[in-house]
Amino acid sequence: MGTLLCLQDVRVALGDTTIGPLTLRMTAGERVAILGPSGAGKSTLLRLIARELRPSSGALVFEGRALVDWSAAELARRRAVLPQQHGVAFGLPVELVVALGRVARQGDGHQATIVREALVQAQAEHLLGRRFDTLSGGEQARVQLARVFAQAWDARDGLLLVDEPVAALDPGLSLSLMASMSDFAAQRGHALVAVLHDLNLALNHFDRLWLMKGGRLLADCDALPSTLPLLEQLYDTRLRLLSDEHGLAVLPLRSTTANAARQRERTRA
Ligand SMILES: Nc1ncnc2c1ncn2[C@@H]1O[C@H](COP(=O)(O)OP(=O)(O)OP(=O)(O)O)[C@@H](O)[C@H]1O
Repeated sequence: MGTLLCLQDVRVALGDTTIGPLTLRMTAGERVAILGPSGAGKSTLLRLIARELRPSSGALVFEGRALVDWSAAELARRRAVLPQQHGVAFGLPVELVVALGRVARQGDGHQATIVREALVQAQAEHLLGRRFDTLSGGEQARVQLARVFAQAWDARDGLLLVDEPVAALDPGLSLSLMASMSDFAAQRGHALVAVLHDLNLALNHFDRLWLMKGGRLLADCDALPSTLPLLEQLYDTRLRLLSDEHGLAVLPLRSTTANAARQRERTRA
């Protein structure tokens, strides 16, 4: 498969914090989960790829062209972004929030159909006609996901960038929406990059993991059970892996730092 995106020695300075250097590559249609503890730099990496942040040094190349050289309209037709916080102001109707995903498409005669189908794909069609600011957190998350679906609806081989897309959802909905996102991307050949805190979703729905810790890349590895030791190192936590015909499940057991502290106390006693 051809290269879709490259990061070459990318660094960004944010106040006193530096994220990077990051050298990464992903292929067309690949699904990558960005994992790491809070403050590790996951959203920053996603925002760099989305071109919401400019790197202090290094280069990003998207579809063989420097990311800085893409016009905003061209980029909007090739990649869609679901940020961690999505402040939509005032009382916009749900259909208008979803239609915001279509602004880069001029002369679009199918907008109403696409908006409705995108809401169906995000399991949010029952919210048509509601005001966005009256929705619950989980309902707002689904409408925002529908906006991303609407934006990428008729594109092919593009890129979806989503930051904690199912964080506000109950376990059943979070699983089915993750599957829906995965199917949507696969049907259109879109690559998917998601910031996640849920290891089970990462291991069951993604091809590859970018593990971020302290602003740096700890590892770039396949999403396989064999990554467990790296995941334990990432979160300083012992993990147990369960596996059956339905997939993999990871259970956090105990912080390794807490273990070490407890052992030191026992030795002193
Ligand atoms: N504009 C900014 N100015 C100063 N520091 C920033 C800025 N944006 C992010 N940071 C810092 O950079 C680090 C990485 O932030 P980032 O949001 O990428 O973390 P994260 O891994 O996504 O965390 P979380 O899982 O908590 O969302 C954090 O320490 C954060 O406080």
